[in-house]
Order: sequence, then C-alpha cells, then structure tokens
Amino acid sequence: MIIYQHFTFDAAHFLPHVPEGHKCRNLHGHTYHLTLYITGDVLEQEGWILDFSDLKAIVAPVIGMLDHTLLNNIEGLENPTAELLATWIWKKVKPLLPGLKKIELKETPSSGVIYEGE
Ligand SMILES: Nc1nc2c(c(=O)[nH]1)N=C([C@H](O)[C@H](O)COP(=O)(O)OP(=O)(O)OP(=O)(O)O)CN2
Ligand SMILES: [Zn+2]
Repeated sequence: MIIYQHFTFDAAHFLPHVPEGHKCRNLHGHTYHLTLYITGDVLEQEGWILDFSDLKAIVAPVIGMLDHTLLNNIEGLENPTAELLATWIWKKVKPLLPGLKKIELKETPSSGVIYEGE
C-alpha cells in the first residue's frame, strides 16, 4: 500500500542555462506543489503505514529550507529546474523516509515532474 502527503511552498528562481531571451532567465516565482508517496506495511496495532502527522513533521525541515527562498542560492540548486529540484528533494527526504517511493513536483498547474529515485 502507498500513502501520500501533499505540501506547497513558494520560491523564486531563474534558470541560468536557458538561452538568452528565454523568459525563464528572468527572476520569477512559483507556488510549488509537492506530493510524496510512501510505501510500507500497514502496522497491525495502529492500522496505518505511518501517521500523517509524523510524515508532515519529518518533511517540514526540508520544506523549510525551500519556502520563501531564492532557490538558486541553495547549495545544489544553482540551476533549479523542476527535474533538479525533485532530485534534490529526493536526496534530502529519502534518508528520513526510507519508504519514499515517488515524488511529484508541480511547478505550474500544468507542468511538473515525477521522480522515483535512481
Ligand atoms: N523541463 C522543464 N522545462 C521547463 C522548466 C523546468 O523546470 N523543466 N522550467 C521552466 C520555468 O521555470 C517556467 O517558469 C515554467 O515554464 P512554463 O510551464 O512555460 O510556465 P508558464 O506559467 O509561463 O506557462 P504558460 O502556459 O506559458 O503560462 C520552463 N521550462
Ligand atoms: Zn520557473
């Protein structure tokens, strides 16, 4: 079984490697929508895989590193595409949540990335 939790955070970024004149070279912001999927066994006593409250608390420090920041200033996010940001989030969260199975990161209502680790 898989449980999931949805998070949002707001951040600014620019993409330094897009061609001159590309709109994403300009500083701009997004409300990112992040969904984490966690797999595991349903614990017999509790009847759940992991308490959603615990899940939120575990992930909160990682969201806190991103929320209301300029992503380009964060180590490892100098080129903060959705793909590289999803990879960065995976590397931060996976050690905290070994059951992490998949993440979905939406940069706009119509664009995003799904990452299932390496
Ligand atoms: N594969 C990727 N393509 C793009 C990324 C990315 O991270 N991975 N990022 C961007 C920009 O961040 C841009 O802000 C988002 O682009 P876009 O979807 O075009 O956003 P808009 O809100 O401007 O979309 P419209 O439909 O044109 O309003 C670009 N590409
Ligand atoms: Zn953008």
